[in-house]
Amino acid sequence: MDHTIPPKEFKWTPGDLIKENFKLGENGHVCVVLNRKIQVPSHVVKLLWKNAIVRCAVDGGSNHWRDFVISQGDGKNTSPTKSKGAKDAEANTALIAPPDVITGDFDSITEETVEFFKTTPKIHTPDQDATDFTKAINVLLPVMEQRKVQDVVVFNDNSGRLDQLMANLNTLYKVQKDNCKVYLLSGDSITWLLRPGKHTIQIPLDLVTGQRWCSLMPIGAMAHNVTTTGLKWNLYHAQMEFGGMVSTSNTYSTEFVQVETDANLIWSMGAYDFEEKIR
Ligand SMILES: Cc1ncc(C[n+]2csc(CCOP(=O)(O)OP(=O)(O)O)c2C)c(N)n1
Ligand SMILES: O=c1ccn([C@@H]2O[C@H](COP(=O)(O)O)[C@@H](O)[C@H]2O)c(=O)[nH]1
Repeated sequence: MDHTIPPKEFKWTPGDLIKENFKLGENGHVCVVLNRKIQVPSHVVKLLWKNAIVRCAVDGGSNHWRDFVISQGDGKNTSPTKSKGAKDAEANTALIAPPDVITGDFDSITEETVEFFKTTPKIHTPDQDATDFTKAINVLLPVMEQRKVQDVVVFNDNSGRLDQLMANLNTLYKVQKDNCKVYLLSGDSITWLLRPGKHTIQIPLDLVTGQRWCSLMPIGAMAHNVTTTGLKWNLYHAQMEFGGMVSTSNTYSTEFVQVETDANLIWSMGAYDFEEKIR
């Protein structure tokens, strides 16, 4: 008799984040803004933000959210006594919801931003043994559990500090559990953690035909047994580790990619259409 426990199965539809519903999960998603300039296409940001059930800006992320709101100015407010920036800010504050909460150790939020979001509750998370991002997720988790929300959409960017980038990936590992899926959205990519199990990722067709890049990275520990289908360069019961096999610059052979892994892997894929612009 075969006593092997079948692998956990996970299904992923990144198209929901990029171009289709801009809504995740049965009970919706939460949005988090980190301390980097927002490079995700603005229509994607606005729709994901609008559809979020909770919106959180993390410390300096609130400065970037303020900049984003102002940059979306449509000049609807025509008061002659105010500067264009102030008018746009007012118009967009009405159009784009402010964060529901701002968290952090507050070493980066500016006084101007505090004033701009003066009605938004601020939760101080002073612990210096965890990043503001990890602490923000920990603030959000009880609300997510209560509202049966599993998905967290994070506006970050892969530019900036390498240590913060690594810490952001570490947060994906730290908060992994069945009822929490965290996606990092940057200027041209989406990144999340594949836990041990069998994953089916439905790739938007234009990314398949456009042969956009994707990658599987064994960060932190070796994976002893990784098998994939649907990629151009597949793995078969392969061992992956830093210093050995790391699957970068891969791409798709079909719409459905399957990854079966015995250890955590970071999946990152190109998204959006403006790779040329930021090259
Ligand atoms: C071994 C160890 N190394 C480094 C730190 C320092 N440290 C880790 S997380 C953290 C908070 C970082 O805060 P965050 O707001 O995420 O980033 P910041 O922009 O303030 O650097 C600090 C200070 C520590 N507590 N322990
Ligand atoms: O270069 C960076 C800097 C920061 N982050 C993320 O933003 C939060 C908040 O940062 P603060 O500097 O405290 O405002 C931080 O925890 C990181 O997750 C980043 O990704 N890249």
